[in-house]
Amino acid sequence: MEGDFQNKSDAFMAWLRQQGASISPKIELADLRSRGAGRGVVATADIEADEELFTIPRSAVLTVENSELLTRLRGQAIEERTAALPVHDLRADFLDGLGPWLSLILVMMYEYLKGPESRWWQYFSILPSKFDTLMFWSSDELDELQASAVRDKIGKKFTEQMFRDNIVDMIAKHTNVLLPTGTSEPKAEELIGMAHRMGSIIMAYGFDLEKSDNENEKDEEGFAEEEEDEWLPKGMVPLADMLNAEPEGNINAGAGWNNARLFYGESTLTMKATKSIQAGEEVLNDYGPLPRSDLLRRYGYITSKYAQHDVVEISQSMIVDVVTADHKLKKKMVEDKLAYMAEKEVFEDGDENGYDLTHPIWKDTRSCFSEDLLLFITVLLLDDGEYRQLKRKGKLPEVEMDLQLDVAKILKRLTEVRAAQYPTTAEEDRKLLAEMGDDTTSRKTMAVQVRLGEKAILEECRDVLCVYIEETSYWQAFNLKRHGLDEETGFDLETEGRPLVFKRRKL
Ligand SMILES: C[S@@+](CC[C@H](N)C(=O)[O-])C[C@H]1O[C@@H](n2cnc3c(N)ncnc32)[C@H](O)[C@@H]1O
Repeated sequence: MEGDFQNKSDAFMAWLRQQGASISPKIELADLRSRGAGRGVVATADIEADEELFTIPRSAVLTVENSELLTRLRGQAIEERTAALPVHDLRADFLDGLGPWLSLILVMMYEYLKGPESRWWQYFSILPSKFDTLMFWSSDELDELQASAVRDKIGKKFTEQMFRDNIVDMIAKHTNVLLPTGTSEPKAEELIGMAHRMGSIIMAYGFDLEKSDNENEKDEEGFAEEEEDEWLPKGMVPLADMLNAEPEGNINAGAGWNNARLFYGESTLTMKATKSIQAGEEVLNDYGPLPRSDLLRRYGYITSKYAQHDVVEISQSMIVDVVTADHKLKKKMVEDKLAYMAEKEVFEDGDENGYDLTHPIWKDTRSCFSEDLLLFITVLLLDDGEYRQLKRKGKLPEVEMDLQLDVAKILKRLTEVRAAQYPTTAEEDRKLLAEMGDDTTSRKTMAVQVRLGEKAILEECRDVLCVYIEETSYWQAFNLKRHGLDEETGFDLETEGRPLVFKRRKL
């Protein structure tokens, strides 16, 4: 078993060199299973920042463009034309109809079914067939995530239906082209299983294949203008995908922990060190600033370094319920405001929308809440007259830099209502984790860490809001008194007339 693991790594590295890759003698593909990290790339000698670690020709990348399947589809279109059959452009169905993710899944299934005949066979032998990503968790295991919004993002049923409607259906119609010659057609369920495997591999190992760094258009600040990731062609880049990852640091967390990045050349892709790396250190990529819930969903692992990027989602319907109850809003007015906000593209109409709360940065209350969330609450809180006036002018209210007191109170209430959706408290989870020890790869431990991360954000947001509400209320009352205004109404005490200094909504 042990030898098998190493033999596969060695055969893969030898195969990659045959494909024209050049690999620095200062790195090796290492066995990191003892720390639950599978294979990984480790430095065998000191490496300087900007040093090239390996270069892979674009032709060795497993993509739709490089696949034999695309050549077969081209041939198919020609055959149909010469046989004077009605021209059915299967290639167009395949490329445009399926999109980058499904078309690569189909190509990988084709190459996999070719077995040792496939150019990428040695590569497949080191790619996983078992996953810890949420798609493969049982419902009991998923229950440990409690009220985390990530559960709604797994989409197992939806994905399965998509595989059925596209991949299985297409293979059934065009078996002779879409399966390698001589393959007996697998059953639908086998095809679905295979599609899940390839889809999961792409999600955790695939790259969005950007154009060469020189070709990428630059915006005014000199950053490359990225195409929508969803529509970038996807590809499997051997060895680049053997790098494990840690995130960059942030203002709270300090320096980053990754040290390498893939650069896109015209005919090659090059992994370079972004920092100096010492002999024995792991070479780590950056999968992006993902919250641990998403890391678990896409990659099936988490590390505490990602905690800085955790989020907790508050749904629009929860916000509407809380504001309606606290401010006794009329249903009709709420519906009118929601329709107006959808029209003004404050949010996308249709799907249930949610807003992410994040860790406060340096205890700054405002830093936990997005401008979209604050605007949403501000519009709901507008009194009828103010709202009608803005609507008539086709405008939206300004979201002020300082949180409005009434918005802060709603936010505090939301943190409480959201926390109550989790059946255990943060304190109970902390105790549980201490009892469970540090097997960081157990699904239950990972789930408890994810849900605790979300509860910790709710606690922190609530704490900064409490302080903010107390201080702001004090200063508002103080200022009102100083100007001789009634604390409750903001009206001039002497004249009982219009407010002199503050135009206040009732808090
Ligand atoms: C792109 S692959 C990296 C190669 C992988 N370790 C392997 O053996 O095939 C991504 C997968 O590696 C694992 N991984 C990545 N970074 C990790 C880390 N910092 N700690 C533990 N596992 C990690 C996760 O299982 C993830 O889905």
